[in-house]
Amino acid sequence: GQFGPYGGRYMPETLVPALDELERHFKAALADEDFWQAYRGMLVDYVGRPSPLFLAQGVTQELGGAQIYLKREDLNHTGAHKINNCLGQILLARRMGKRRIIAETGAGQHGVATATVCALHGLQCVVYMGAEDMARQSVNVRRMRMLGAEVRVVHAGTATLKDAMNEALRDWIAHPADTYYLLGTGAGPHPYPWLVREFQKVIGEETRQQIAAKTGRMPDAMVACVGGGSNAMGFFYPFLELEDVRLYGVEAGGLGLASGAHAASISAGHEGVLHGCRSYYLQDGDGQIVNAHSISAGLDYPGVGPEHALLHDRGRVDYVSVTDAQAVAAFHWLTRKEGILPALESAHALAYVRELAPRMARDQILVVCLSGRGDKDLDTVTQFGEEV
Ligand SMILES: CC/C=C(/N=C/c1c(COP(=O)(O)O)cnc(C)c1O)C(=O)O
Repeated sequence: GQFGPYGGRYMPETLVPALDELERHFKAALADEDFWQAYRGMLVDYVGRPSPLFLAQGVTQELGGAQIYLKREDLNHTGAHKINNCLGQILLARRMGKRRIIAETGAGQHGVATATVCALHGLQCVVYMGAEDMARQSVNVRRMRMLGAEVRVVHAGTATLKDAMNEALRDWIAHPADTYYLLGTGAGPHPYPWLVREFQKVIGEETRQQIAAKTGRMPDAMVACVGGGSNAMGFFYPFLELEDVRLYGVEAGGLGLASGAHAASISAGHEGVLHGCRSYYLQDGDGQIVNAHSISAGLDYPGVGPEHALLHDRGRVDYVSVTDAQAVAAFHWLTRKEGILPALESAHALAYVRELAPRMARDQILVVCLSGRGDKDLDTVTQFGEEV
C-alpha cells in the first residue's frame, strides 16, 4: 500500500486502466506549475481563501484553558472544505478530457461542491446519495439540483454514505472511459487518498502561516473531526513533522461505543478492505462490514482513510470519539457563544475541544478545524432536542 500496510487499489481489473490513467495525469499535474497556478487562483478568487483563523474569545474565556482558534472552512464558497478537493479534481478531469462527472455524497457538502465545479466548467454531473441522507440533508439536495446536477437516490443497505459510494463505484466500473469519479474524501483506491490530501493540505499550510503571524508560535494542539479523513489530514499534514504539536482526530461515537451504533472506525474497528482500500473498518468476526451510525451524515461511514490508519499505528495522532448528544450540545454551544452555526460533523471536533481545552494552560494554543457550516443541520438538531 501507499501508507505502510494501508492503501492499495483492491478494485476489479476493468478499473485498472482508469486508475492508471488518473495516476499518470495527477503526476503530470503535480509537475505542472500552470496547473497549480490555476488551482491556487481559483482558491483565492472563487472560494475566498485564505479562510480566516479566528480567536474564539467567548469559548476561550468560558473554558478557562487554552486559547481556542477556529480555522474557518465553513466560510469557503459552498460552506465546507470539500470545495478545495473538488476544484483540484475538476481541473484534473478536464486535463483528462472527461465530460461526465460522478460523485458520492453523505452530508451533501461534497455533492454541492461537485455540482458547483461542474456548473462552473459546464460538465455533466451525477451525484449518488442515500435516501436517509437525502432526507436529513434535504437543503443540499435542493442546492445540487439547482446547480444542474442529477441526484440519484440509493436505497440499498442503510441508504447512507457507504451505499452511495458503492453505487458511484459501480457506475464508474460501467463507464470507465468517459467518466471521471470525483471522490470526496481521503479514502478509496490509490491514488485517491494521496490526491485528496494534496488538494486539502492548503488548510494546514494556511493555518501554519496564520498562527505564526498571530502568535509567533506553533499550536500546542490541533483538533479535527474524522469521517473519511480529508479535512483532518489536510489540516494536520503540514504539522506532522512538528512532534510537539499534539494532533487529535475525533470520530463519531454515535450512541456510544458500547452500543455498537457509531462510526468510530479507528477506535472500534480493525484492519480490512472496502471500496478498494486497505484500512480500518467496522467489521464483524467474519470480516463483514457492519453498519455505521452517526447523527452527522458526513461521518456516518464504517471506514477511514489509509493515511489515518498509519498515523494511528505510529501514535502520531490520537483518535478519540464523541457521541451524537455531545456533538449536538457542542452545536448549540458554539452557536450561542460565538454566533457560528457549525456543521454537525465539525461539532464533533468542538465537543472534544470542550474536554481538552480546560486541561491545557492559558498560555497554550489549541486550533480546531471548523470544516463546515450548520445550515444543513437545523432540522436534525431541532428534532434531536425534542427526542431528549
Ligand atoms: C464525501 C462524503 C462526505 C461528506 N462530508 C463530510 C464532511 C466531513 C467529514 O469528511 P472528511 O473531512 O473527509 O473526514 C467533515 N465536515 C463536513 C462539513 C463534511 O461535510 C459529504 O458528502 O459532504
